[in-house]
Amino acid sequence: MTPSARIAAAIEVLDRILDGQPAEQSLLRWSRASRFAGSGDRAAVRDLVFDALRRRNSLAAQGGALTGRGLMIGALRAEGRDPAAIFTGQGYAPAPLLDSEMVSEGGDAVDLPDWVLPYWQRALDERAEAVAEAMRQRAPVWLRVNPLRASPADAIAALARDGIEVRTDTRLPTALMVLGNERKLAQSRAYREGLVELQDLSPQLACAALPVTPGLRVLDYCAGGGGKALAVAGMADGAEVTAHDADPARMADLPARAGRAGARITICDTPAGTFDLVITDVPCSGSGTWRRTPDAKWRSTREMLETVLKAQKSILENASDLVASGGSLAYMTCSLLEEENADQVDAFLADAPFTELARHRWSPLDASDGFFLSLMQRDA
Ligand SMILES: C[S@@+](CC[C@H](N)C(=O)[O-])C[C@H]1O[C@@H](n2cnc3c(N)ncnc32)[C@H](O)[C@@H]1O
Repeated sequence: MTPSARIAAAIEVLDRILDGQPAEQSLLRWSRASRFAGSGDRAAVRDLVFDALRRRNSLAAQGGALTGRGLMIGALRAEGRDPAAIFTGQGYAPAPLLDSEMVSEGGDAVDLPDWVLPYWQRALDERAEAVAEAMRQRAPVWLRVNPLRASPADAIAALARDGIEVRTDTRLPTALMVLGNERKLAQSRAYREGLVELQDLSPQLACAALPVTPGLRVLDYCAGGGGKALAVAGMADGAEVTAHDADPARMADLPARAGRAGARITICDTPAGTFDLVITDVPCSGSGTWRRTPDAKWRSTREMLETVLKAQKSILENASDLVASGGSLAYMTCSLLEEENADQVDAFLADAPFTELARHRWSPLDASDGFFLSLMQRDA
């Protein structure tokens, strides 16, 4: 008998014992009905059964049920073996594990999906647990003061008049953290008249790290709702900002947002020619923003990660063709995972005529959302 078949036999015997039959009688009944079992098999099944009975309750706890299957699943786990390798349903092996018989590989303890744990650990190392803990908390609301409409002092005063208290951040005068009355924001004068925009601190820090000067030709290649395009348009009067997205419907609100902000942004379906700065705020796992979108955290899968990795690679390659000689390419994600961040950039730089000027990573431990920026320059 194979090891799996012996375990299947032990399950059958244990189920009878749990139904009230004495152990010896139950083993005898099984061996009489199993003429194919040699003396070695009979001894092995007997050991499995008695070992399981000695540790019945702890194994049942590890196996998830006080049944023959539960005890054998628990026994394998107690030995540090993966029950799925034995419970295959092949030949005489027990039927494959049910979802209810699976246990978390550790993700439950930190409220992360199991699939992400190795990626999370690799990216964050000794900060892995602290960042996972941060992802269990409610995210703060950050505002970006729009310099085209107001100074930070004016924006703070306008917000205060509507009962919204904020605090400033030493790293960026235009970043304000809302301390209370967030629900009043949408109706506040400061928001309705474009003095402030909703934008997390980390992407604000990323945009502030971009080399934006008056007259610069900027392309936001993955513009979506336009958060980065609007931030850049506010950084230097006269920067010529063009917004593009593979799904133009995602930019539907951008003209109204730009109007409110007093920003000039050109929307373009097929960007051509070259730009001084191309921003690729690529689709990603969103793992850096999971405290804002906890539903996305639980929906995420390894397959989804594989899909976005492919998209990121092709976006980076295609967008880089639009960077002028000596111009800049900014690669951004709201992910914490190295596969989407450093690995993508390193793979790109291995072949492309670009040099990396700066690389930044932000997490809730040092800023707000998890965010990544690589700023590269096309070789002249
Ligand atoms: C992270 S979101 C951008 C968020 C946006 N920059 C903002 O600040 O609001 C990524 C965007 O990339 C777009 N996208 C996906 N594939 C693309 C591609 N191949 N080329 C250009 N944009 C793409 C998506 O439609 C999505 O709007």
